[in-house]
Amino acid sequence: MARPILTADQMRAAEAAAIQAGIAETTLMERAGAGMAQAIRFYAGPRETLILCGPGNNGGDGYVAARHLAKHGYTVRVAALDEPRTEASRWARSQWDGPVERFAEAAAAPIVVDCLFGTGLSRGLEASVAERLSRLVDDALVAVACDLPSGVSTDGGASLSPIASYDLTVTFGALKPAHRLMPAMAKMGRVVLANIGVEADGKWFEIGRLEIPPLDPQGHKYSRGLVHCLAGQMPGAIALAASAAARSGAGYVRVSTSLPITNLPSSVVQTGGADLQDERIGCILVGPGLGDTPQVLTLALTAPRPIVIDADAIGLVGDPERLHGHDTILTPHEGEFIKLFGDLSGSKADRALEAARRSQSVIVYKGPDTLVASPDGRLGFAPPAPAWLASAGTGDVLAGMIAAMRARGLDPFEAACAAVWVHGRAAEAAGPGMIADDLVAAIPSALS
Ligand SMILES: NC(=O)C1=CN([C@@H]2O[C@H](COP(=O)(O)OP(=O)(O)OC[C@H]3O[C@@H](n4cnc5c(N)ncnc54)[C@H](OP(=O)(O)O)[C@@H]3O)[C@@H](O)[C@H]2O)[C@H](O)CC1
Ligand SMILES: [K+]
Repeated sequence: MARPILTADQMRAAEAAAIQAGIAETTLMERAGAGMAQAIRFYAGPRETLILCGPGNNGGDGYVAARHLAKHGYTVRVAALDEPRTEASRWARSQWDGPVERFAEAAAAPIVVDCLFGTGLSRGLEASVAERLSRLVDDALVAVACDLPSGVSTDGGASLSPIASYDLTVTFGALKPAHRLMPAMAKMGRVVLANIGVEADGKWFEIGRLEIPPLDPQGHKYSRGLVHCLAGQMPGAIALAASAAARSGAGYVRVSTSLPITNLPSSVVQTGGADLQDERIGCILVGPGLGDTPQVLTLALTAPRPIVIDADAIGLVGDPERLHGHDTILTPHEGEFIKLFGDLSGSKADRALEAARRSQSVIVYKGPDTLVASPDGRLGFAPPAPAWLASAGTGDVLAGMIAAMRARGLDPFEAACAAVWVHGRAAEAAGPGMIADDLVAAIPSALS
């Protein structure tokens, strides 16, 4: 299931709507603090716990969690950076009947909970605060972040000041972009979403298992989707992509190539010519192993069919406006993205959406934090995928999977999201030591 992702402003608006609908702000805070205490009990076990509270509502959540953990027999110490400044956090502080130490003097503890700043962070932490927090986090057996590690920019995932690595992050109501964007994402450990009764909705979401339409029992190879791959100078890459397309449920995969390719499954048909006007083609794939042959991309763009443009072909597009009026999905990694769109400003989410708008294409902006952006403003954030996915050929496999999903009839954005999700799960199934060929072999188990 896809989970909504809200920016800091959207989260504040959702919170305000809940309050307007009759839920008291202190009730939301009580739920957040109780949810965090529950996650700590579940994931960290009963050990002495130090809760670090800031001046805003993130700190307020900390006082509530302290009360709940103490009620469950934990030895809890609370240390405050500052006096509570919001009404709700003053209320939470008033409900904590234990002592409050000064942050600057607090000694380490086996469990440390960072409730200094959350979505209200407006700048990096003071150096002395960031240093002390990092030391306490590093010294803990289990480090927990309330909503976000303090110092992370909620919307962009950047580190506004140095951030240590946490084991657990408990967030409330909805995920925020930083939970799925680098570098922040790598610092959070396990991310747990606590329900606090706030309605979260919008165009941004974490990509989940998508409803891929079941195969038509009366279908034939063409109605199940024909993927036509255009080979180039290095046929190994298109062989991987074509194999992945075949394994992802395309009814028929064809490769037009001037040289016979030896390592293709027998079910993938090799042809000398490329009749791209064939109306049965569900999706054309161009780019893997293409080399510097712009005429092949030009040929693909003459066909009125959906197209996946990957790898070398991305650099051959030239002007993103050239893609207007075409039904295209582009799959750039960082270098290819910059080559086509230049150095756009803003967060990775902003850049992905701007590229989708400029090219009027779906953009699969690859990396450890892959995003899928649509010109209509939809933005899918990939769930975390194994680090061993970063190896040669895995991008070719993804391109083939996207082409298959598109040929099977999913809309361009949904085809890209479905493939990104299955790609990550196939990598999990293939395990460490995986090479791109193993990833292809693992697709059927990830699809089932
Ligand atoms: N979203 C929800 O439905 C709920 C969220 N909860 C929790 O509330 C926080 C957000 O709380 P908020 O009070 O808006 O913000 P913070 O606690 O993150 O911090 C704001 C205060 O911190 C000051 N600030 C900001 N940056 C710094 C800095 N680098 N150094 C020092 N002080 C800083 C800021 O002051 P300004 O100077 O910027 O004006 C504020 O005083 C959310 O993350 C959740 O944990 C609710 O409890 C439940 C519902
Ligand atoms: K925090």
